[in-house]
Amino acid sequence: MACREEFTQNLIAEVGSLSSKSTHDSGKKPPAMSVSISTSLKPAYLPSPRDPSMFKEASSLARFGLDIGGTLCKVVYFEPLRESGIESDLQKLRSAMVEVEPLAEEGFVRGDVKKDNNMMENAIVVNSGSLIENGNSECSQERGQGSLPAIDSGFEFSQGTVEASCSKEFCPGKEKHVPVEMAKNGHAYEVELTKSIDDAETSKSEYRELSKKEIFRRQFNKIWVSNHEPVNLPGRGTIYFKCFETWRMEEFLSLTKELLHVSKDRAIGATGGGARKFSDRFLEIAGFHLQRADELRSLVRGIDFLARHADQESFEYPKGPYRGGAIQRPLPLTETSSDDGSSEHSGDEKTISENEIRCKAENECSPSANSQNGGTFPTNIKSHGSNLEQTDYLYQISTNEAFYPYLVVNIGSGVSILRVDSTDKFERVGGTSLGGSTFLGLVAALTGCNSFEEAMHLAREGDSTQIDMLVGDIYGGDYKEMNLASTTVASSFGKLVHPEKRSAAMKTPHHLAKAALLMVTNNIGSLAMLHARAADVKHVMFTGSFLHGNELAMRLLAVAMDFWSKGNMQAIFLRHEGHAGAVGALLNSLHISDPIDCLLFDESIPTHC
Ligand SMILES: Nc1ncnc2c1ncn2[C@@H]1O[C@H](COP(=O)(O)OP(=O)(O)OP(=O)(O)O)[C@@H](O)[C@H]1O
Ligand SMILES: CC(C)(CO)[C@@H](O)C(=O)NCCC(=O)O
Repeated sequence: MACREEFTQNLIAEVGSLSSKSTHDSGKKPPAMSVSISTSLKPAYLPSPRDPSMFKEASSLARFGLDIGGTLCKVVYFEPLRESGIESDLQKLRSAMVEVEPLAEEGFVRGDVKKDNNMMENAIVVNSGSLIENGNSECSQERGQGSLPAIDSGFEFSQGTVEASCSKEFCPGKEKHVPVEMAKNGHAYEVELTKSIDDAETSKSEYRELSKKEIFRRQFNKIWVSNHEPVNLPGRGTIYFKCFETWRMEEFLSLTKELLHVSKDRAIGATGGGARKFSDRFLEIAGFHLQRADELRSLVRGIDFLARHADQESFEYPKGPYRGGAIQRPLPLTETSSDDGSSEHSGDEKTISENEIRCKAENECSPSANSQNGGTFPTNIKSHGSNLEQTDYLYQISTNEAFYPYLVVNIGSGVSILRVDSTDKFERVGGTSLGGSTFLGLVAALTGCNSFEEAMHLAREGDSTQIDMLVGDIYGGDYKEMNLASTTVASSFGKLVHPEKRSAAMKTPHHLAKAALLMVTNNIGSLAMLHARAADVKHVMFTGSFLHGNELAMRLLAVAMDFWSKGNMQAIFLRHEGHAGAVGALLNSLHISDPIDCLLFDESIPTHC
């Protein structure tokens, strides 16, 4: 798995190489990122190893896609595969890194950076946008445990110069200096810094400049928040996935300006509302254009690409004997509940006893149910862990023709619901403002938690029945005539109308978080079901970063779809749940009419690629 350090280095190195290339090549035709396929119907965006000239042209190009949403900015980065005899600048730098590794392992540069991403936290305090020295004029780090290179004065970022200090103890006898030009990108910087440890000729001012780069680079590393595995595209390269909180956009742009010198004739593929909102700021601050694409079109394109080409990208939860098992089922059908025989809950479901209700990968399913739109939705499933590897079922879906039409329910800040008829034909059929940021905003306001991870952590431990008003709270038992079990949620957060229960609840943040999670998820599940019926689809693809590490929500949605469709509908999820839009933006920026087939370009693929 690529760590955040590595991702940033790739990013810096690749754009850095872009920058230097474009400077040297000024006046020449810009290379493949802006090459149109009208001149070549070959897969310029993911070059075939069988076409060395194309690979050469494309290999030094950065390939980024941004999806700038209301809450998160998703970034994807494609790194082409190394080809014999044709090396990208990035790969050359990588090779150089390998050569200097022994030095690094002695604990001075590269090894330190890899071992401790947070090392700067110990040396620098970020204060109102400026970096200042932490403590007096001495580094508090030990060599080999994340020490900064030896320098002898304080940090001063806000003044436009950065200086660092270190005690003699950690400055082994002499200052080490690196020429400024060597800091053009992250890899070059580290390689050359390592190499130049004995270069006593370099001036102090150059050294200061270098330190500034390093500080920017490490700050840049800290803004990423997600943790997604890269996708390997055999024979082509690797896609990396990262994201940061959109409210940090100005910081991102400032750091980008310092670190990524993208020339003005460049554009990076971007989508999401922020691609429009921040368009001018990208140009003003970072100095490059955004090549905008519609967010939902990008989403559909990205889903299609990932589901087809990323190994084990899409998955569903189990059916079979567990059908309905993770759901708190409504009352067992009796004569009273279905006088006219018209109830949906008939047939084999009758035969499933409470004891048979199990969650295969969960230790416990607590009984509770929620009735919405004529259906009872699952509630209060306890999840033990958010790692998808712990899920029961993971398999590859081939998005072939039989898969269409399908519904996309994208749970971002808000929720968009689309009916997709083919790769490039879709319609937004609905949406709701009760989405991922409703959950996060409410939980943050109610509990004081500071991040999505914290909110999820709380929710996993909570019991929503302490917060929600259940049918049993109103009826004193089941509402048999309408087939509503006493454990059905009658009103989310309804118990808080009672002053004492409210004040007790405010001391149980985990119960509040769980209730918020169920409220939002069940509402989305309910809408998804209605739209799936109206659109007459069998497959419902749930995407969006709300589902990141959110097994609880995914299970709720999966079981709800399965149960209420009597097994006729399938809830499907993506491992890179929130990044499909960014992948779509990346593909869009490459001007390829049919990137999916082109990806697989070889002799067996028809000539239109
Ligand atoms: N590290 C995180 N920080 C903040 N929110 C997160 C994080 N991880 C997951 N989330 C969840 O993901 C949601 C945002 O999802 P996503 O990135 O798909 O939407 P968006 O693109 O920002 O929003 P929109 O598409 O509506 O503009 C948040 O509201 C939150 O519920
Ligand atoms: C506004 C968007 C499309 C931005 O991604 C999304 O947040 C959304 O679909 N919100 C829900 C809007 C609605 O109520 O339909």
